[in-house]
Parts: sequence; C-alpha cells; structure tokens
Amino acid sequence: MISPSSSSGSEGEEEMQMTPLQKHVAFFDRNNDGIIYPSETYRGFRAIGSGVALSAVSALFINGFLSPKTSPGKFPSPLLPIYVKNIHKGKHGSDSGVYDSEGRFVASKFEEIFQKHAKTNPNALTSKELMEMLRANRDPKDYSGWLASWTEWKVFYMLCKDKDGLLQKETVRAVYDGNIFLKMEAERKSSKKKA
Ligand code: HEM
Ligand SMILES: [Ca+2]
Repeated sequence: MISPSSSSGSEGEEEMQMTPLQKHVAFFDRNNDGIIYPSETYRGFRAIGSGVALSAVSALFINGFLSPKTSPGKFPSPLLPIYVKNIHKGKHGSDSGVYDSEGRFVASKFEEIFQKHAKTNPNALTSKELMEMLRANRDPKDYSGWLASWTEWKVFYMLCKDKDGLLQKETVRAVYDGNIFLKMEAERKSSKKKA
C-alpha cells in the first residue's frame, strides 16, 4: 500500500521505502495493515512498558488528533483510524524541524538540537536543557503545537532517560526512525523472561 509501484513487493522492500516518520509510527501498526486503530496505539504503548493509564490516554488523544488529519475521506471516522501513509499530514508546529514536511529526516536539524542545547554534555540533554529546547522551538501563539511538542518530548524523556537523567543523543536518533520502540519492546520481553 505504501509502495504501489513495487510489483514483487516483499515486506522488507516496503519498509525500505517508508519515510522515517512512517517508521516512527509503524511500530504502533501492530498488524501491519497501514492503519493504526486506538487499540493498536494502546497495545504499542503497553509493549514498550507504559502503564494502563498513560497508554489509554495516549491512544485516545493521539488517535483523536491524528485520525482526522491523516484520513483520506472528507468525513472523519468515529473508529479513529490513523493512516500511516499520510502521517506527514499529522505534523504540528513548534516542533524541532527534524522531520521535514514529507516526514524525512533532516540531519542538520538533528545536529542543531545538540549544538544549541546540549551544554552540560555534548552528546546528551538534561531535563533543563530539554525544556530550553522546547521553549526555543515555540512558534508564537501556536498553543496546540506547544502542547503537542511538550507532550511528545516529556513522555519521551520519562520513558527513555538514562540512570543519570540524561537523554542521550543516540536515543534521540533512534526515536526518529522508530528503532527505539523495537529496542524497548525487546528489552521488556527479555526482562519479563528473567523475572
Ligand atoms: C511513547 C511513544 C512516543 C514517543 C515517546 C514519541 C516521541 C516523539 C518525538 C520526540 C517526536 C519529535 C518531535 C520533534 O521533532 O520536535 C515525535 C514526532 C512525531 N510523532 Fe511521536 N512519539 C510516540 C508515539 C507516537 C505515535 C503513537 C504516533 C502516531 C501514531 C506519533 C506520531 C508522531 C508524529 C506525527 C510526529 C511528527 C511531529 C512533527 O514533527 O511535527 N508518535 N514523536
Ligand atoms: Ca493496523
């Protein structure tokens, strides 16, 4: 579906053609059909170790916000599907600009985060530096964008900071291609086995 031009189309090939933003959300498309229902967002959050409350609230808000923006038809569906192929339409203001308008990864913008804000440690952000970045990214009066960015980055920080309270550069890199979610799921599975 994502690559209508590929005729032989194995799943691997399709994945190669996804934009980084599509990969960021594809983790939550638990059955890989190109659509993310709220139940899938919920299960994705649970799979990376979030609790019932955060997972349920996130599913409701993320699907409520992104379903109308990414749906192909004129009328939004009450089932709140998110269409992976249109996920770039879900971009909001006051973001870092690391994803461009098509959902591609802009390396210079990624480097800029650390050049500008990683003052204590060149390869990581403290909680205070993260807040400074969020403030610097704010477009004037873009209140919904402020809230969206704040939520994304705060949840990210909460789930992925290291033992010293730092958000490592490689961790931030991995959120942009979605690999962080695969890693968290794998770690959670292996720690469950040990317990
Ligand atoms: C624990 C789960 C998640 C975390 C920690 C997370 C974190 C992030 C972060 C840090 C960004 C970068 C924002 C920026 O560059 O300023 C981002 C962007 C984005 N995320 Fe997520 N995300 C999560 C789940 C999801 C889900 C489930 C969806 C939708 C199905 C989603 C859709 C998006 C979109 C559309 C953007 C682009 C926003 C923009 O650039 O304007 N994310 N996310
Ligand atoms: Ca699905």
